Amino acid sequence: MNTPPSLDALIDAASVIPVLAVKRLEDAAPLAMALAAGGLKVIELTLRTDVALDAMKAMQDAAPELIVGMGTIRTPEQARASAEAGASFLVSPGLTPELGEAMLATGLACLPGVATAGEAMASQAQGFEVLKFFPAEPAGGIAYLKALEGPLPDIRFCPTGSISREKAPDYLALTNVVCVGGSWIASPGDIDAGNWTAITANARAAEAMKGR
Ligand SMILES: O=C(O)C(=O)C[C@H](O)[C@H](O)COP(=O)(O)O
Repeated sequence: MNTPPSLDALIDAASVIPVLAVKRLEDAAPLAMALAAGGLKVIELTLRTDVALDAMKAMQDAAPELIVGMGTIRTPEQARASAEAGASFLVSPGLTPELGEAMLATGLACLPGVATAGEAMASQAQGFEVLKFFPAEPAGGIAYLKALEGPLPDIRFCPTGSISREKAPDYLALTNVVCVGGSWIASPGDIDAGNWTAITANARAAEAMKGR
């Protein structure tokens, strides 16, 4: 197992983070290789499917250069199980005090989800430095993130939720955004159909947005 990255190393390696749901374990290895072939380094696998933890291991074995984190973490038990299974970082759609404690206790880099100024302040007070802004587009998108920057200039975000390939560069251009998440790089349809070449092309396009 690779050493998990620090939060700084994680956001340094990430630009667009593909948010993945793997339903069939046999898709995990070719998916990992397709994403790595496009040059992406950081991916988020969601805990939405029964095979998620096994799929994470299969992805790490198939493409050891990838930093594979676990997303859709909702309970302290899921945080602990994901860390024990070898997740390199943890992502949640929202945050409860109990979940925050469990996430911090893993020692892994964590991106807890928030959608409001109050949630962002509570997360920062609990010790989190970079927050997932979720669901980014329905919660107010770019205008909302710009409005948060005045009162909360020290909080950085990874917006995720309905962010298209076309909109991703506009999010990445915001000074309080360090990376964005999106399912468009490897959509459920492309994974189901085994469209690995298309996924590699999408990964390459996503990686090319880095530094914009
Ligand atoms: O599963 C989670 O933990 C979530 O928070 C939801 C995901 O971040 C979005 O589903 C990303 O998918 P798109 O909105 O299609 O880009």
